Amino acid sequence: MGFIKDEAKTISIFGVGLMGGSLALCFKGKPGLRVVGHSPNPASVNKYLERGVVDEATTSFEQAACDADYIFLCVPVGQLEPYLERLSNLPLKPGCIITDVGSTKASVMDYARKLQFKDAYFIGGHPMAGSERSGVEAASSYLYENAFYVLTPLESTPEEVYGRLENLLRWTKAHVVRMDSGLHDDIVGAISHLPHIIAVALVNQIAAYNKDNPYYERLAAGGFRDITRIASGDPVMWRDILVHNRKVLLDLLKDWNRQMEHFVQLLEAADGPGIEQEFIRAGQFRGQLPERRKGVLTSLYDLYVDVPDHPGIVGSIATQLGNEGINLRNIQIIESRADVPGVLRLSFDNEKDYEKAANLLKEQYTVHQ
Ligand SMILES: NC(=O)c1ccc[n+]([C@@H]2O[C@H](COP(=O)([O-])OP(=O)(O)OC[C@H]3O[C@@H](n4cnc5c(N)ncnc54)[C@H](O)[C@@H]3O)[C@@H](O)[C@H]2O)c1
Ligand SMILES: O=C(O)C(=O)C[C@]1(C(=O)O)C=C[C@@H](O)C=C1
Repeated sequence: MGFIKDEAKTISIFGVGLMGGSLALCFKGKPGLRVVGHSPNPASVNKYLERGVVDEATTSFEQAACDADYIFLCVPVGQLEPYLERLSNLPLKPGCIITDVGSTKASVMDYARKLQFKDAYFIGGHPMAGSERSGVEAASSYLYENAFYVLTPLESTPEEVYGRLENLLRWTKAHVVRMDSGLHDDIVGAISHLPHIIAVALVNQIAAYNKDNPYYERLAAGGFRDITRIASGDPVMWRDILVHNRKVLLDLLKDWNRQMEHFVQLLEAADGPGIEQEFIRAGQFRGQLPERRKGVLTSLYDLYVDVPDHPGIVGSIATQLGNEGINLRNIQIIESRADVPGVLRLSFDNEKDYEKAANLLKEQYTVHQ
């Protein structure tokens, strides 16, 4: 065992939640890698071990840090600076690469630039995969597959060091993209942070109406659920993200207000063609987005099936798929009310199973792909 420990490269993951746990699952059991999980909380350390996501786990910051060849900081964005500060005062292994998975990049890069690491290197990271779920319970070895994984090296990062991290990340099956941290925050602010603000504001607006009339909640169907799923994200994580990207978000919200003002004008003028144009433009852009990109937990290969509301239907579909050797990852009843056909969401791990299931179920049901 001592031999393996000496030869293996140690990856220490600080914060083994959705993102950290998923990284751990990608690296664990791979040749020459040993995965260590860190949490200040002994109960969390036990959980990481019980769930088998790491090889070892510890509450000792120093031990996890000083043993590591690679350090992944997978804690909320607000914790990154204190963690980096602490690391900068430790005798890390020479050549150690420190990276993070935080959803904002400019502030952490500015901070890292000012720190004096002794023969250790910081490279910012942000995998563009995730979900509204959190905790190690939600971790999956598939999370990053085919997702984009942004790296934001410092100007001073040697190419060999960048290449080593890029190489390690091949275990995630993500596509690594190199980007300037400011550009990252502009783009991710627009396609991730702004939508989360909009979803939360929308849910809270409707929740206020619902206090006086619970039919708002009862009638909320697919449209409301689709646009608001992300409003269930972890409040602390999102607090930190929004605060760290506030400058970008303030500009984006000004643009958003202009968009809303435009709709006010269209409605005041009862401008039907104008409204139609907005939907046409939006549909065109949305239509060109990559479909079913694997790696995002909630949109693996998902099929939607309209089913009659009668007992045993879920079991019967699962059996049908099983008989054909189709591997079903998850099955969820989205809508099911008396006398109304229900909708089942079936999730698959790969395109082959997804296509096979679609062809099979189309013979009997209405299937939406
Ligand atoms: N959830 C996503 O979709 C997503 C996607 C990409 C990047 N990220 C980023 O990944 C990071 C982790 O997010 P996650 O979704 O894995 O969250 P998570 O809640 O699942 O995991 C966070 C981990 O950090 C630990 N932690 C929480 N607060 C802490 C604190 N104050 N001090 C030390 N440890 C603390 C938790 O115990 C947990 O192990 C965040 O920086 C987030 O911005 C999240
Ligand atoms: O799919 C979701 O629920 C997410 O919130 C994932 C998502 C996103 O907005 O796309 C959220 C935060 C990240 O930093 C990266 C990905």
